Amino acid sequence: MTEHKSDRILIIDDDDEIRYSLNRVLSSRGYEVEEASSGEAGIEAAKASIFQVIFLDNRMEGMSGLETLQHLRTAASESMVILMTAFGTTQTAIEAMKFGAFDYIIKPFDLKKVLDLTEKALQSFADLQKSRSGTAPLVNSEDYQEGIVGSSEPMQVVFKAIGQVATSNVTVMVTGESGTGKELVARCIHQHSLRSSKPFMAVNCAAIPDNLIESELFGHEKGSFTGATQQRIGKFELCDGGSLFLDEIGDMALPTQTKILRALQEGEIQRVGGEKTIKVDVRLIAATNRDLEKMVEEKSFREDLYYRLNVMRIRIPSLRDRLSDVPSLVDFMLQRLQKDRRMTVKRVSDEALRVMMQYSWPGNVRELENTIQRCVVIAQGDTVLKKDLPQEILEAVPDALTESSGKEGLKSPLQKEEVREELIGNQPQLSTLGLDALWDEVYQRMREGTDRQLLQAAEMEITRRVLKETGGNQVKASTLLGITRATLRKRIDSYGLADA
Ligand SMILES: Nc1ncnc2c1ncn2[C@@H]1O[C@H](COP(=O)(O)OP(=O)(O)OP(=O)(O)O)[C@@H](O)[C@H]1O
Repeated sequence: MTEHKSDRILIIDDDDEIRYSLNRVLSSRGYEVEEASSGEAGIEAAKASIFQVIFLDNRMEGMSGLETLQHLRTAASESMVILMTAFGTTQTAIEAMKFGAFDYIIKPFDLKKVLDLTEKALQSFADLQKSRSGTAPLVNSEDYQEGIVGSSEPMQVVFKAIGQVATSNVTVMVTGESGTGKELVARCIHQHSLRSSKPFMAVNCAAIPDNLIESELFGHEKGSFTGATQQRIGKFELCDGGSLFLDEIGDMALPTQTKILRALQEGEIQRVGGEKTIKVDVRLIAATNRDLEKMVEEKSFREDLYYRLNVMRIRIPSLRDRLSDVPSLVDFMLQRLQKDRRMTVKRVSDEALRVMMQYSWPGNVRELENTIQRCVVIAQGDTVLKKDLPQEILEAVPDALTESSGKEGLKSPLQKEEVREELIGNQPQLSTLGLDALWDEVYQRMREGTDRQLLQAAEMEITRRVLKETGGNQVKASTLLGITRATLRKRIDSYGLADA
């Protein structure tokens, strides 16, 4: 066992058990460990003596971990702080890195990870001592609503990188397949930067014809080319002090690349047809899903611009490489849709989610977003079922079309309730129509393994009875069924109930 006599570690956590167990593990490796049971006590301890590494709990009574972290950045600016969080939220990851944490670790701990991370932190501490060059900037904490979802490991790496680059001015290259969230990440970098009060603008270089892109970026003087009837201010000028996101930068023609390079190197531009040199201070965030290295080799992308843009690179993983993020993305999208418009769909059935987690999502998060939007329109009741998923997804996932799905959502009492809700809309008035008994009967038969068309048969029967009961009044019938009139009309058409 290696001895670490001179290495001192502080554990700040209000949970006695966590402190105890961490202390045991670390002490057994020869580290000198001290404990503090609150943020305040931790700050005092850190002021009193030097700790190379500080384990800091994020959620504590009184002063929170992030608050404590900010104080520690002045009280113990050299210590490597490892934030301990209950689960990896985007916010915590970004904020922790932004406030200068060394890293963070998600509870429950993997002990090997704790020890590896401690070693890494100690190494960084030693390196930093050798070349001390100032501390991370202090920025006031704000409760950001990131809008970026992902608790998978690859996304945590992305969030950390955002936190690391945000407050500097370096150019960032964001790479990833189409629809992975490159623009979202660029926005997030801007929001967390010191430029956040200034504009963020996005230009999709692939969507603008070559002859117009320069005017879009740098502006033009009146009369500089046919059609230039007015002077125009370009994005670089409009964005002065802020961040400019250049999407699909690989699609930019070589002459424009040269001008971008000048804007980056000299901080100045010229409007098309203009003589005057205009000073601009713009942070560039570029994105591409093309192989820029290959383009540099083929001389279709300037090598000097490539190096200038590629100071920091953030690679966003494809959705198929982080399928564990699908449930939280779906949940996030449903919540957002619910906020945006009145919508009855609240969840996706387990079986539908299982299919979604086996699909390869070639269009990444954008495709998932479109799928959810489409499903909520199609779904009846408050749950998106497997049958509501687009055919191409069902066909692409092995076994998704087999009839095991006949009992979709019927395996536990809770799911039974969901089916009941879907069928009779949780409308108390319906019980007066004797539909409870009908529903029980259907449920029983489905449990016995009769195929899923029964669900539709029951739906048809319920709709037919309600229409009969209301004398064909669609307003009353849809209210009773707890569905919209459009859904009712769809049912009437598909079940041929017009004369019911
Ligand atoms: N992690 C995420 N959490 C929530 N929404 C996301 C996430 N990633 C992407 N999205 C959503 O998916 C859509 C596509 O994202 P975005 O436009 O940022 O992708 P992109 O990589 O820039 O695409 P393209 O390369 O086609 O321009 C957007 O509506 C965005 O809000």
